[in-house]
Amino acid sequence: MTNVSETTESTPAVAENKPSIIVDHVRKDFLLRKSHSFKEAFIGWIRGKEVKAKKFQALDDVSFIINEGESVAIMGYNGSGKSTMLKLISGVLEPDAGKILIRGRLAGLIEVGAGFHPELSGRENVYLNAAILGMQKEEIDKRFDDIVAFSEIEAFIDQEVKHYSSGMFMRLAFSVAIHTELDILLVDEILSVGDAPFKEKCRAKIRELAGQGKTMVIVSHDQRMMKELCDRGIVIKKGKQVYDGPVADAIEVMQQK
Ligand SMILES: Nc1ncnc2c1ncn2[C@@H]1O[C@H](COP(=O)(O)OP(=O)(O)OP(=O)(O)O)[C@@H](O)[C@H]1O
Repeated sequence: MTNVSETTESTPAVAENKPSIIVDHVRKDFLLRKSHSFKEAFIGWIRGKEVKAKKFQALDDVSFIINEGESVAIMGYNGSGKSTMLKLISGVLEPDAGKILIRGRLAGLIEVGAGFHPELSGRENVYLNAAILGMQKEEIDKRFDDIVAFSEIEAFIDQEVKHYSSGMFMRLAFSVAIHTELDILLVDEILSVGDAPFKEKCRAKIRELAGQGKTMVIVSHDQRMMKELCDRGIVIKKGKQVYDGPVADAIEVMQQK
């Protein structure tokens, strides 16, 4: 990933809008493996044949610019490539073609709990994850109580997270991410996991962060939430970007066959 500041000179049209995220002609391929029995694989290996895999284009020539302070929903049906897009923006995946440019500190609520170590306690995981997200120990010490209070799992904070329910996991991961110093927040379906009161609390927090001028990219199937939190929607169908514009229109486009 490249820092935007190195490249804005070559993109004068967007310079005055202060882009946070530039996605420039991005393609992402995955390999679809054919399943082989151990015997088939062994015979193939003896004969010197490669195990064949078909290439599958999960994202095909996707381009957009998200400016500082914008809240954008990425929408599409199952398997359209939304999460892949977020993983590319977050740097978890690398594009096979094109460029992704990011300006600012980025926190991702993607694959929640992925950075959590099951054998460590909630407390230890808060420190571990906050450090991964770029916080210094003193900073984490200062925010620790707020992080735990937001998650509402005070009584279990010294328990190993392998004993947490998926909701408890998600609460703590969400809480750590939103208490870091961030400019860009990526949110992938996280709000569909929590119970109703926690969901509302998360929505309020996201609204608050948007109000502070943070850049948001949200992947969700919840139309109400997308309308409420985002002004703009980008629709992806089978890996191709088919619409970029006002969120209400994007929802209509998504629903068209
Ligand atoms: N690591 C991977 N290896 C192979 N294929 C993958 C991988 N990750 C995603 N895919 C494929 O890429 C396509 C897009 O997946 P992605 O998770 O981005 O979809 P999505 O739009 O987020 O779907 P959903 O709404 O179901 O979460 C799917 O066909 C999926 O099977």
